[in-house]
Amino acid sequence: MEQQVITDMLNLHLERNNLSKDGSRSWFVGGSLLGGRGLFATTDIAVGELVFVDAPLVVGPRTRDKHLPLCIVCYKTGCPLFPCDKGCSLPICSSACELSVEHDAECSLLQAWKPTCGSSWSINLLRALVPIRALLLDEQQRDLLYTLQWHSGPQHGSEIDLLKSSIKIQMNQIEEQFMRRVCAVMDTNSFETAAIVGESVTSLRGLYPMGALQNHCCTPNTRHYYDSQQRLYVTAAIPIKKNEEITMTYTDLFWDTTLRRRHLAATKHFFCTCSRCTDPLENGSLLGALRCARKECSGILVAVEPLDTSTVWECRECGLRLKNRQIISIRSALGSIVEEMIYKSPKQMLRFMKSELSVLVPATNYVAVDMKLRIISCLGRTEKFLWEDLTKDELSIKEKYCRDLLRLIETLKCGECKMKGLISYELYSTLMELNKRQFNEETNIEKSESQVNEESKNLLETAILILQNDLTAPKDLLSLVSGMTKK
Ligand SMILES: C[S@@+](CC[C@H](N)C(=O)[O-])C[C@H]1O[C@@H](n2cnc3c(N)ncnc32)[C@H](O)[C@@H]1O
Repeated sequence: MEQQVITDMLNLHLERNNLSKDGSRSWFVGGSLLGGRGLFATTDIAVGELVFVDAPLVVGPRTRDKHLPLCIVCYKTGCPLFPCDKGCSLPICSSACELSVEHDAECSLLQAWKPTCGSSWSINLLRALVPIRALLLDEQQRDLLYTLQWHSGPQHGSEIDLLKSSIKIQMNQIEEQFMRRVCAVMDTNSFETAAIVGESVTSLRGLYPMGALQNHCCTPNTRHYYDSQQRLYVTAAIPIKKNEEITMTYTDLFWDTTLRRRHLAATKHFFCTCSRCTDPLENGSLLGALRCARKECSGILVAVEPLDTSTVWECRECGLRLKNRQIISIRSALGSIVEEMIYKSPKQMLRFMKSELSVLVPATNYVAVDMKLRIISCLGRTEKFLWEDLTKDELSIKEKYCRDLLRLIETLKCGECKMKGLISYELYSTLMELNKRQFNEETNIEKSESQVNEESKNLLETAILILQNDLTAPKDLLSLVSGMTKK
């Protein structure tokens, strides 16, 4: 019964946003073995097929400092911002934004509360803008919001305390309670969405009612992207069978089990028990594996009972056992070393990878994987490390790391996920650069060219299939796609 009610509400929401598909939808809401309700497939869904499109019920700035400040109308960042002249104390970049219709209602609402920040704009009001915007939802939209899951806890709703401390006229209790509920619903369900502003992308948070019904799996069967109006597109990353649950990931595919489960418990209030989390070898990826503490042993340590947060760890070769608190210390020391490295130049990161990290952890470990990803994204794409600046060795390293990570995606069985599209494109670009240089040197041209071309063609095809509509994809890939479609 409850599932029918929420299905009807979702259909209404999609209709209001012109997103209903004449009754031929490929999802239904059902009870999930994972937790609460979930979305399920009405039919077999092939890889790459669109599962649903959703529009945000409410969208706005994220709350962390690193994502702020921004103009609350056009979402421009890194430009001069001034407080809205009409007295709402939100940051604005131009008169056009200040006078825009979209800003009217929230501006009036805030003016009535009399912000106390004087002649500057207020970071506290900016942080609370999403729950403030939710006050403008109509009854039907509020009903839908109230059906979405939320968790209580002191970490949810601090935006409202900050908002209250920044206004003279206090809001009424019903408004406050509703906004606190919005904060909790956002923390459980919101997506990191994006606005394209000129050449750059601003990260925002959005509440997508359909997306909010998707449960988490550490090897999800979908990937998603957004269009310029922040609509969410969910497509199949691996084949989904009729009646199978449609899942997504709330964490990072390349994190190890300990990290993923800790993050999910802290932010989404559950301990994941999926097959990847249950397997000490994580589908054979060995992302969490550590080197054996015995000097003379070349084995690796893995968790004996990965679902038990106080599990002992055991060396697969010599049987040495370490207590969980010893593992916590090793991981925390590793964390500090890596934290320092991520602010260094790609050259320093590379040196660290080769000389230090390889001694500390096995090559499969999540820390090594994270460093590889950082190095890949710097080489060829950052100042002083553009393609033409790279040495042949650096290009070869980038090629190797891309291949390692594509193999990891295969091992994890993550299918045609976004990460596969991104790394395929990086490998394609690296091979093109290597090939260009080889061509200039005029050695072994014929053989290597034909080999590289076949592989490059496949990599580019994969990247395009996965990323062609994704506004956050590398700009050079999107220009390539738009060039192809114009021809
Ligand atoms: C975005 S909601 C997903 C839909 C939710 N199950 C519902 O009934 O509305 C996220 C919440 O669902 C639950 N959940 C999602 N994935 C889960 C999983 N793999 N295992 C256990 N609980 C999960 C958790 O309570 C989580 O905070």
